Amino acid sequence: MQDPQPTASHFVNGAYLEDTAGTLIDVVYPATGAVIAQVHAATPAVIDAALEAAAAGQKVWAAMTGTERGRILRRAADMMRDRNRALSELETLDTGKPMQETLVVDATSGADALEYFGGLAGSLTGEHIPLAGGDFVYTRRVPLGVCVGIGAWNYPTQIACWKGAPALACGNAMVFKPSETTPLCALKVAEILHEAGLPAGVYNVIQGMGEVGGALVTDPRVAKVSLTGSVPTGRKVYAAAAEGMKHVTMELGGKSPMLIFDDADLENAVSGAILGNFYSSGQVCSNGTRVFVQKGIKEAFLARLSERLADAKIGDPMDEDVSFGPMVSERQMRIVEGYIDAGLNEGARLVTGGKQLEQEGFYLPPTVFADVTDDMTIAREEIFGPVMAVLDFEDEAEAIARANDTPFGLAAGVFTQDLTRGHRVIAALEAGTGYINTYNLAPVEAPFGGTKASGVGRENSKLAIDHYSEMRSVYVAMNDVEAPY
Ligand SMILES: NC(=O)c1ccc[n+]([C@@H]2O[C@H](COP(=O)([O-])OP(=O)(O)OC[C@H]3O[C@@H](n4cnc5c(N)ncnc54)[C@H](O)[C@@H]3O)[C@@H](O)[C@H]2O)c1
Repeated sequence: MQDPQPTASHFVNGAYLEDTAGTLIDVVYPATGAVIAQVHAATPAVIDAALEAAAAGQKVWAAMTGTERGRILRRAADMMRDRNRALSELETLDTGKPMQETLVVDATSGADALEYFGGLAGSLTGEHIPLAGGDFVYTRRVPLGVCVGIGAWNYPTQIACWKGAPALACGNAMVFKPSETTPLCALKVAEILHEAGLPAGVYNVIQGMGEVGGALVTDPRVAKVSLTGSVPTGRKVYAAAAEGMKHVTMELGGKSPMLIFDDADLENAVSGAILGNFYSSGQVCSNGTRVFVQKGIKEAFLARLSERLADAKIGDPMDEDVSFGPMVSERQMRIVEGYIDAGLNEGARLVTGGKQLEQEGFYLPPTVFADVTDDMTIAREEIFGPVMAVLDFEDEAEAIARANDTPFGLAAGVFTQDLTRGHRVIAALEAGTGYINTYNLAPVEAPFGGTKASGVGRENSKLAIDHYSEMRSVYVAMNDVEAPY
C-alpha cells in the first residue's frame, strides 16, 4: 500500500509547496482512528502564492485553443483511469469509504468529468446575431479568470474534478481548497493534471480550515467561488462573494424525500432506499433520508429492508468484500449519534442499528427509524450519516405537500409502476435533481444541484459551462453613424 503522506501540503504553480508555519492538520484513517499523514494549513504567504500563480497561469491557459486545453484534460482523464487503484486506495484512506465503492465511483467520476469537459472545450464558442441594415452582433464566450473551489469531505477526488474540469475547459485557473478532514486526494488530481501537460499555476491546491477558504473568497483576484458544503457555510460564503460581486456555485445540503407508492416494485424500492441512505455510510448530500412509504406497502417494505440490511458487510474498507465502512470522523459520528438520541427521545421506532459498533474506528451501522412524523428532528434536519427516517402516507397530494415542506431542495425520488404518476409527482416535488424508480445516480452528462436552500447553479452537463464563463457582445456597424447633431 502507498504511503499516504504527501510530498508537501500544497500544490502551487505546478509543484509541491510546503510552509511549516501553518497550523498542523492530522489526517485520520476512519477505520482505525490512526493518524496516517499530516499537512499544514496554508499561511497568508501560501494563499498569496497560489493566487498569483493562478492569475499568471490563467493568462497562458486562456491563450491556448479550446482543442489544446481539451486534449490535456482528456489525457489527465486517461491517467486517472490508469491509476484508479492507487487513487481509490487514497480515497479510502482519506474518507474510510469501502474500496468496493471507491474503485468504481470516485476517480472514475473525476475522470468522467475531465473527459466530458475536455471533449466540450474545443466547441465553446459565441454566436453571430444578424441585425437590420447588415449590422450584426457577435458574442465571445470568455473565461471568468481565477476560480476558487472549496470542497466537502465526502467525495474529495470527485469534488476536485467536478469543479476543476469545467473551470479549466473554459480557460479559467483554479485554486482548490479541500476539506481539512480529507486533504490528500485533491493533491493527486493537481499532480496528474500537470503531468498531463497543464501549464504551471492553472490548478493549485492549498490546505486549511474555514479561514483559508474565507481568505480566498474575499480576495479581489478571485472572480468565482464554487462551494460544496453545508447550508450554514454556504450562507457565509455566498454573502462574502456577493460583497465582491463574484460569481458563485453553491452545492449544499439536503433532506431529500423519496416517495414509495403501494404499486412500486418492492425490490427496486428497497434497493433505492438503501442506495439513497447507506451508500458512503450515508454521507451523501443528495440522500433521500425522508422515505415516505404508502400505508399498503409499509410493513412489506420494512420487512424486506431489514432482511437486505442484514446482508451488509461491515468492516475493513480495504477489504473489497466489505460493503459498508466507517464514518469519516469521530466528530461526525458523535453528531449522528446525537440525532439517533433525538429520534429515540421524540418517539420514533428504532427498527435496526442505532449503536456504535464495538470495534476500533468510527463505525455506526445502518440505522432505520419507522413511525417518524414530520415534526421530529430526524425528519427536519440533515443528519449526514446512516440514518433513514420512514414516514407513512395515505395519498399522493398529501405526500407531495409533506415532502415539499422543507427549506431544502437538493434531490427527490419516486417509486411507482404507474409512469404517469411518476412524472406527475416528480414534477411537483421541489428539487434540483429528481429520480423515477432509481436513486442517487449522478452522470456527468446530467445537471446536478439544488433548489431552495440546497444551492445555486449546477454542476456537470453543458450547463456548467455557463457557470464558468460569460458572454461578451460586440456590436459591429456596417453603415454610417447617425448622430442627432
Ligand atoms: N450538494 C452537493 O453537491 C454536496 C456534495 C457533498 C456534500 N455536500 C454537503 O456538505 C456538507 C458536509 O460537508 P462539510 O461538513 O465538509 O461541510 P462544511 O460546510 O463544514 O465545509 C465545507 C467546506 O467549506 C470550508 N469552510 C468552512 N467555513 C468556511 C468559510 N467561512 N469560508 C470559506 N470556506 C469555509 C470548509 O473548510 C470545507 O472545506 C453536508 O451538508 C453535505 O450535504 C453537498
